[in-house]
Amino acid sequence: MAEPPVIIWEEEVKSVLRYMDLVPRLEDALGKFSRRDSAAVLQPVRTAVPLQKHSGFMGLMPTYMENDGVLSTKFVCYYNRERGSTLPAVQATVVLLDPELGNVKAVMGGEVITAMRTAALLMAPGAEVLAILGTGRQALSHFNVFTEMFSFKEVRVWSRTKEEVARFVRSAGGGVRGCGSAEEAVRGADVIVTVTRSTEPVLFGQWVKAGAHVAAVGACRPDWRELDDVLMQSAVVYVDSREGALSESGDVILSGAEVFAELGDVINGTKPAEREKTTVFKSLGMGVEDAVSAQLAHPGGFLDHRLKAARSQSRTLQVQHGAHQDDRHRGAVMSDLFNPLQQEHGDWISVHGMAAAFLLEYNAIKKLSNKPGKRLCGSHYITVHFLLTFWLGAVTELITTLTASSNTVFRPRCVRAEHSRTVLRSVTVCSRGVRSGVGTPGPPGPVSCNF
Ligand SMILES: NC(=O)C1=CN([C@@H]2O[C@H](COP(=O)(O)OP(=O)(O)OC[C@H]3O[C@@H](n4cnc5c(N)ncnc54)[C@H](O)[C@@H]3O)[C@@H](O)[C@H]2O)C=CC1
Ligand SMILES: O=C(O)C1=NCCCC1
Repeated sequence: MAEPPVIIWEEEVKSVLRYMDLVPRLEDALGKFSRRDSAAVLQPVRTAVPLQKHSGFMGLMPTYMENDGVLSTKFVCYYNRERGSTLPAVQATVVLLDPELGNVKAVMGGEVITAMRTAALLMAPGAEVLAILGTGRQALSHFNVFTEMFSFKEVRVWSRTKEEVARFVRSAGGGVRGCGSAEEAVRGADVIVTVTRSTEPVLFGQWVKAGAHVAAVGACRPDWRELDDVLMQSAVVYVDSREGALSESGDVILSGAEVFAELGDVINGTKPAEREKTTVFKSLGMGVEDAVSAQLAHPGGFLDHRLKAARSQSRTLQVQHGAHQDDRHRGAVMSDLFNPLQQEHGDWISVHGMAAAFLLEYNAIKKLSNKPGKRLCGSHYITVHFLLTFWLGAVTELITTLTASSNTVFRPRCVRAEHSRTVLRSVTVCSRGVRSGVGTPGPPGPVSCNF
């Protein structure tokens, strides 16, 4: 009999998923997808069921990763809300199934997954001015990732109303300039993120600086636009999925622009990142991104320890429910700070670390004991034993773990451990004086960051 499905609430997903775990998996998944190896990733183009009465659609995003034993689907409902509505535009649920039995293993909130996996795909090393068009949920997750990853000299934001812009500037905690027009925001910007619900172009090629990178996240239907023809036809266009873009993206279809490459092609090294040219990454979102995110966060997954911790703290979280979101975010950053190494085979690493420590201790004690008149016994022995075991143990375990998680020939094949760079990242965030709103520390490195 199959186990009943586990429900993982949005708050739990939020406290479990971190960019440092997500980014390498997204990179891997995108690379696999673009190789079109059906045993690696099977992902049909999203099916969209119109919800005409409610100005929306339900997207079904199934994915099967046979080699990895991952079967999932995301249900995502998108609504073009009335101006001033406080209801979310996107509601999502990810379902993980057992590929052999077909039963549902887990049902999890899909909004944090959607926000994180979308924002994680967009990078821009060396850029100085970031412009964001739109001030909703995706705008915030993109702002968080970009500003945690890169040292922008200036961040500008524009949206349809002054109130929305003011709210975003407040929630970003300063360091962001609100703009009165889209043109004002994007003129001279190195990176432009379009995250609106517009169905008409909001970004025009004539405003865009040559060599800029545009991350176009909205306009996910074949007759919707965010970018104009001039931009689409003059830029080098990257997409997440060619089939997806050619059936869903109004910006691609209606402009007749040529798709140069998928992000996965760049990751695989089969297509270059044309850094000197004006580039557009047209993002539509892929089921495989949700699949690897859900696989990470589900019980028994790589982050099971965090899920358990989140569940045991859920009572405390409920008590803190009224606390400001940023406070909880800082808490998440701090706990990551004190847990700087991610290990999947921690026991293996510990055994080797401790063995090395005992070997060193044995030699040290032997040396000390061999000195005339310095035989160790009683409390001296205990002191030396404690000091050596504790410090040597800690140091050697650290070295062993760092070696195990390094991408060098010293990394044992059976170990999957990863560095966290959160210590450094937190320092960077603080020194820039930019505060994050979404409860997720920044990514360790770029997925597609070759732009
Ligand atoms: N590529 C992907 O993987 C994903 C794409 N999306 C897309 O990202 C976009 C933003 O999503 P959310 O941030 O969740 O929505 P949201 O509703 O939270 O924010 C939308 C923003 O767009 C602005 N806006 C709405 N209509 C506009 C118009 N006609 N002109 C200019 N601005 C307008 C709103 O004022 C708001 O600032 C949507 O188009 C959504 O479909 C969302 C999730 C994943
Ligand atoms: O990939 C997703 O998830 C979405 N893409 C387009 C808009 C709705 C959500």
